[in-house]
Amino acid sequence: MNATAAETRKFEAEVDQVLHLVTHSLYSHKEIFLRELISNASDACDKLRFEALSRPELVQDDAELRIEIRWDPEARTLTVRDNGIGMSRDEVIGNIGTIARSGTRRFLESLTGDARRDTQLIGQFGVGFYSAFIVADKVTLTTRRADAAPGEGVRWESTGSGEYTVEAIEQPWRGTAVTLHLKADEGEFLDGWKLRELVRKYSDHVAFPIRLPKQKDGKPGDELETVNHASALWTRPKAELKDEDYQAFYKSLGYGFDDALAWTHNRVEGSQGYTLLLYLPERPPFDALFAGRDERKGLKLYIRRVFIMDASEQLLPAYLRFVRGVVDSDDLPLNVSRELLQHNRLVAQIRAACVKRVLDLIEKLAKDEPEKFKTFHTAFGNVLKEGVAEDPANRERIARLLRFASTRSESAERTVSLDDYIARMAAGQEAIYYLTADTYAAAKGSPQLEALRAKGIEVLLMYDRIDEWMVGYLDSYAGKKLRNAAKGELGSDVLGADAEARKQAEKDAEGLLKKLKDALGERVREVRVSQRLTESPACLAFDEYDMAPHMQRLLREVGQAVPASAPILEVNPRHALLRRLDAEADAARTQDLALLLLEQAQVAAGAQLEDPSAFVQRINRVLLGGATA
Ligand SMILES: Nc1ncnc2c1ncn2[C@@H]1O[C@H](COP(=O)(O)OP(=O)(O)OP(=O)(O)O)[C@@H](O)[C@H]1O
Repeated sequence: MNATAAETRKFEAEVDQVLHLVTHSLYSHKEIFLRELISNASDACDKLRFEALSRPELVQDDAELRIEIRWDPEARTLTVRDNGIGMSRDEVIGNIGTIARSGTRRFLESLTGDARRDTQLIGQFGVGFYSAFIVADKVTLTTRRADAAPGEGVRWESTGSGEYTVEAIEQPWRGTAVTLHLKADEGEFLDGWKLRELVRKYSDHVAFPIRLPKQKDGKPGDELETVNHASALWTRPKAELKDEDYQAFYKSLGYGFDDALAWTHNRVEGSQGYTLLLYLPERPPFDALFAGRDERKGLKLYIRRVFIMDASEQLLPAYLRFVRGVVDSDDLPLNVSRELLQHNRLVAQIRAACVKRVLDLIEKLAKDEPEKFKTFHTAFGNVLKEGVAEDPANRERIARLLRFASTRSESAERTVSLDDYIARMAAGQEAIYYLTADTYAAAKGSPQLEALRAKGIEVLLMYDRIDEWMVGYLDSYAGKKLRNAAKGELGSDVLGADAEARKQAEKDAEGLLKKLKDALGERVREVRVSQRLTESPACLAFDEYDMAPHMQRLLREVGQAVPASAPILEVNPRHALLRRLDAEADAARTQDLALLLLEQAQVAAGAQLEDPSAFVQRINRVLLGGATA
């Protein structure tokens, strides 16, 4: 390349916004710029080491991958340099001048005026290169790709305000140097001790040596020394590592400022050897954790210390997609491809080990650290529930980790485990009863629970969207059946032994049921005497394979075709309304009352009324005391 003149280009509008946000909201965290630049340098070394596996000539002249930090008190500059992969001109423009990541727009849209929240969001988003502008009023980057000739260097420079320049330069060495021209009041970063401290604090675990000149009389000397530990953290013995080390490494994985909630670190020897270092985050990342089953990220695969790729999808099932960390295998081939990972026996073993270790870790939290477990469950309980359906081999273990609201706990908080429930089941109780609904209030107040409540039988109240689907896969737990309180017939544990009296009550109500059925016609599949009700006049009931009405509504809302099926109406003949209906001679009034019974049962069950305005008119007629008002 022989273009010599510097070309001035404009940042994308979004870069401008990000730059502005980063420099303004992160000032209180300004020292992170060094961590971010070192992290980019380390990534660049990782990438080159990987490429050099198949093209060893790339590193032949300079085999030791490393990072150097130099400062110049006179020029007031600080430079972070690596001999990693480097960038071509197009890559510089593409990576530094634009924001390629698709999450950026969503990120920008999700920002609010609240500065604290913004800081956390930006932290999660990963500020990267632009953090240099927190402390610098000008940044110069020079680079050359590992596979390019010395004449193909690139120089990029910007003051961070709308524009940057790029030009071709001669660069004798490969890799990238980022030079910060420090702002007037950022002199503290021109001190060897300060820089050393920051490297140790934030980047000790970086697997490549980070070297700084020894300081002499307040000035950088000629001799360099390595200041970080320079070995992959997960390869170090557990006994040598402190919580701070694990937390610092977690942050270096690029998920922002939050601490990890918990972690598990294991070395496995045997038919194959590997190391796992797996973390549970404190909370979901701002972006697509829940939408993003298909774009999972967060678990890095290394093979013999060489970073290969993010292999979250291959090494973790979707329901554990919140796990972050590192897997380092001794035995996988270095040239492994994504396709190969899908069908590899060793990978399948590692994946099973990841699942086991993560479930062990969550179980340990549940047992020993209730506060942390609560944090975990609040953040990821609903993701974990997917495992009940997706991982039959671990179904029971996963179910044991779930927590629900219950008629016993009298609060919407999800605190009751299936084991808690079983421990206090009444003698003779046949099943674990639960009810699914749209909201806690709808579940708690559901007429379908009345008989169970009257009997003192606890019911788990499930009101998360995923619950109905999840319990569909949880037929039983610890040998006890799970039973939806709104479905099928209730057992003798609820009804008591007096079958004769029940038969008689049904017989006595035959005329009333027929009257109702005639009035409601096709709107109902069946009208029957309810065993569930003690106080309310009516409720809906379902057969084993019917979908709960709130789910039908949700699915319709997202555009799915749900076959319409008429519900079963259950009534309480002892209720005054039913008695009134029984005695009602006027056909129009009978019709109104019957429809209102059905409609109130539908509303209580979270169903959508077919014709809300007709319902309102009906109510008004009845309130005014006549069917023809
Ligand atoms: N020292 C470097 N050597 C080679 N490429 C680099 C270097 N620094 C930055 N880059 C390139 O520029 C891109 C953008 O860097 P930036 O730090 O803004 O984001 P990131 O590293 O991709 O993500 P994040 O920092 O949020 O984890 C990088 O993905 C990389 O391709």
